[in-house]
Amino acid sequence: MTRALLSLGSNLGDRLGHLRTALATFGESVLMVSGVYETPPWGDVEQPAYLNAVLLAVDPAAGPYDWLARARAAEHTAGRVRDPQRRFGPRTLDVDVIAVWADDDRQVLSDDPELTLPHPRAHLRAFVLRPWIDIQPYGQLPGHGRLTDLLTCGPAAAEVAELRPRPDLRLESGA
Ligand SMILES: Nc1ncnc2c1ncn2[C@@H]1O[C@H](COP(=O)(O)OP(=O)(O)OP(=O)(O)O)[C@@H](O)[C@H]1O
Ligand SMILES: Nc1nc2c(c(=O)[nH]1)N=C(CO)CN2
Repeated sequence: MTRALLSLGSNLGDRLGHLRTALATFGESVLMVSGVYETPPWGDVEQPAYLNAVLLAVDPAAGPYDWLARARAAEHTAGRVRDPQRRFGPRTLDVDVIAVWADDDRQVLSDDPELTLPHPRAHLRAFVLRPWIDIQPYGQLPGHGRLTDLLTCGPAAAEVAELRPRPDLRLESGA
C-alpha cells in the first residue's frame, strides 16, 4: 500500500501547533500539504471553531493499518484525551484516514469498524473536501464521485462558504 489522504483537525489549545505535530509525525512520507482552514464545528456538539487541513502521504512499506497507527501516534503526541461518551467532541488533534491507494492506484475499501475506507463521513464534511481539492483537483471519493461535484452539489456544498481560508497559518512554515 502506498498513499494515504489524511485529515487533520484541532479545536483545543495550540491548534496550529497540533496540526504541525501531525505533519512531523508523518515526516518524510508527506508528499503534499493543503492550506489551513478555520471551520465552524460540524455535528451537534457545541464547541470552539476548528483548524483543518489535509495531507497526502506516501510510503511503499505502509499498509492501511500503519496509516491508522501513525494517526493515533500523532493524536497521542498532541495530548488527545479520548472521551468515549462524547462523539464528535472537542479535541487537541484528530487525524482521520480518509482514503488509501494501493500500488496499482486503486483505492482500498474496508468495512472494518476499526478502519473503514474510505472514511464513512468524508463526503458529508466540507472541512475535509475543501482542503483535499486544494491538493488533488481531480480527486474522487469512491462511492461518492468527484470532489468538484461533492463540493458544488453534494451534502456538504452548503457548508463550503462557512470555511475561512487562513493563508496566514501555514503548516510547513516554522514561523
Ligand atoms: N478511516 C478511519 N480513520 C480514522 N479512524 C477510523 C476510521 N475508520 C474507523 N475508525 C475508527 O473510529 C473510531 C473513533 O475514532 P475517533 O475518536 O477519531 O472518532 P471521531 O473523530 O469522534 O469521529 P470521526 O471519525 O467521524 O471524525 C476509532 O476507534 C477508529 O479506529
Ligand atoms: N469543523 C470541524 N468539525 C468537526 C471536526 C473537525 O475536524 N472540523 N471533527 C470532529 C470530530 O469528529 C467533529 N466536528
